[in-house]
Amino acid sequence: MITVENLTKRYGPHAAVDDVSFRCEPGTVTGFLGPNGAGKSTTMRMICGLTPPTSGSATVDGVPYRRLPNPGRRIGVLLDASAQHAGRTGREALTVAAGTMGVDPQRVPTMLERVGLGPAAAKRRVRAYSLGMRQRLGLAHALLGDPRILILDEPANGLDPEGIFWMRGLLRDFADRGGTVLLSSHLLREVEAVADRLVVIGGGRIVAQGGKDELLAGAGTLVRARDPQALRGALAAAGLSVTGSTDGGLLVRAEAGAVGQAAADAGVALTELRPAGSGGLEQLFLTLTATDSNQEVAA
Ligand SMILES: Nc1ncnc2c1ncn2[C@@H]1O[C@H](COP(=O)(O)OP(=O)(O)OP(=O)(O)O)[C@@H](O)[C@H]1O
Repeated sequence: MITVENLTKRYGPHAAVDDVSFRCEPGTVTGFLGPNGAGKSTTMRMICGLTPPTSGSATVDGVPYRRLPNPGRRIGVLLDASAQHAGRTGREALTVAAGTMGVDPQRVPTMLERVGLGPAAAKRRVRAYSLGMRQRLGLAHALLGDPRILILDEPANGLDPEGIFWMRGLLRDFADRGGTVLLSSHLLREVEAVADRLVVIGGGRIVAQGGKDELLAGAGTLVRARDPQALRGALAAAGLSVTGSTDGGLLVRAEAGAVGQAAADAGVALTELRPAGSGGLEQLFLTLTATDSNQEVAA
């Protein structure tokens, strides 16, 4: 279990992370979503004891990361795949890590195979690895101590579509066996495909969190009319707020019934009316982040 309570990080007057609280439970994948600069990496670095918080706390199974006796056996961390020793081979890098963690070095080849780095790749120096290979090695490192918790910052960066598919399967399996996963991404579809829960952050603050299905169901209504201006007028007259737009359709923060009624009252003919959740996480994400920064998207 990861518990984050009222975590705040200020750099001068700027709050990179502002009063953030959430929990990641065993058996679940939590998607940590947000645009560039939202505060995802800073939050993860605070959980892992790499950045001291200005205020608030983060614990792993009830203990601050820095007080865990052998953290690699409890929690696997992949924050920056590029930050690996470039002069070592993949196998050497993992063997050193195994020594530090007190893990049987026999586990090293097994882990390399598990992440798709075969014997030839294992013998190459990390400096010759592609970003995708570094991500795979970073994941092997995170899994090496057989932890029950994983924290991964943008692990799909550099992976090809097959690699992303493979990683999703690995994380799903890890969680289905009772593990806890916190996974950050700005690539919405990636998280939508694997997460059970979502924590959405924008401008350092949490703008939404909850079960993925529940959040998608609450994403509002998508409505389209031949005359979009008349539709906007009808919605405004009914006090319904437009939170986004897509291909001429409007996203409205209200139930479909209320939106249809507003259009009918104003005599506006609709060409489409449906829950926006089926439009996927992307629309939800855009809506939430746009709302957070008070930038209403114009049609
Ligand atoms: N060491 C630092 N000094 C000053 N500002 C920082 C520092 N680290 C992060 N920030 C600022 O904090 C904010 C959050 O950055 P962070 O890297 O946590 O975002 P992110 O959500 O991980 O973004 P990305 O997806 O681009 O990695 C940004 O405005 C960033 O410029």
